[in-house]
Amino acid sequence: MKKTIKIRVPGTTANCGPGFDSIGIACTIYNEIEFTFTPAGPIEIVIEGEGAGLLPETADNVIIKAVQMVFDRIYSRYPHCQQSRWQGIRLHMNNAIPLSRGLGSSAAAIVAGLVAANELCGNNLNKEEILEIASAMEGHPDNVAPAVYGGITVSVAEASQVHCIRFIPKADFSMVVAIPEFNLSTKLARKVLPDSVPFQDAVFNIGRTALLVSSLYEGKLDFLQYALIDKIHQPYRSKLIPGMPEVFTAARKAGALGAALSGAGPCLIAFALSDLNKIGKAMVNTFSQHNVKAYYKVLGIDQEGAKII
Ligand SMILES: Nc1ncnc2c1ncn2[C@@H]1O[C@H](COP(=O)(O)OP(=O)(O)O)[C@@H](O)[C@H]1O
Ligand SMILES: N[C@@H](CCOP(=O)(O)O)C(=O)O
Repeated sequence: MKKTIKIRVPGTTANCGPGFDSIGIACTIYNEIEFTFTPAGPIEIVIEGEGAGLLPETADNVIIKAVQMVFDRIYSRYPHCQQSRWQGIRLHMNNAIPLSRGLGSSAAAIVAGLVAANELCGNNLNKEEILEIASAMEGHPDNVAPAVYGGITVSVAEASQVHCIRFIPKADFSMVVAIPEFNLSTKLARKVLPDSVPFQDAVFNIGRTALLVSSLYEGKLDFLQYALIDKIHQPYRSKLIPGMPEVFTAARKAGALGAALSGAGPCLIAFALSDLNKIGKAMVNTFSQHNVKAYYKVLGIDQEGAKII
């Protein structure tokens, strides 16, 4: 007996400037993963696209770890199910989300494993539980929440709970992502952050985060020019991404509403209504003036989140 489940999961852009560890947007860039579960057998992993030849093809792969998390949660709740535990797992990935660039590849992997295993086990866990496990695995909720729900999410983790509100903005916009051809692990990009920030910087971010959420929600996108500015993580990460402030300026000059670091970087993301290719080219050119090879993609907001296909 075997069971096959295919899932599509979006990449995400987190923080969006001031909303550090809280705000996230699901983007129209996807990994597709086919899971084949058998009661007995080895773990087999085939990877096409991003991460091929780089990601672990063993039980160390975070997708397998996520599957095991769901099995453990369900079997601790229903011990009589233990006998039917699925041992053989084959993954066939087709990945479009680049690794360690700030587009939530790890969140996508975690959420894919959790949602697929939950589907296999009859959807015993609801989306809130999936989000809680995902947030604990990822260490912060801002990428995993939009990967689960789609749209824009505002999330706060408190002990083992995640409080999350998801919405679709009243006005649509596009996101132009400049993707440098170098990796920056989120772990490293968190190491450069300080233990504390000046009170005035905290106040600066609180106001802008509130303005960001309300301007996105209401579709009052002119406010983004003020609302995307951050003082508590981007300035510290700037040294890891040559040309970051200049790329932001180039994006705005080319017509963007505003720009920010995508997640922990190194991707930089501009929010825009028009001039999308002009903005992308300006960002890539400015990166190249700082000896960073980059390309760009124009993305929209994914509204569905992780989805069985
Ligand atoms: N498709 C995938 N399958 C398994 N693990 C993945 C996958 N994508 C990413 N990961 C894991 O996530 C790590 C990258 O995470 P991270 O540094 O947080 O960057 P990102 O901003 O892309 O999430 C990879 O080194 C790998 O361990
Ligand atoms: N809030 C996190 C977001 C990391 O996003 P990623 O896509 O770079 O993994 C942070 O800024 O560290």
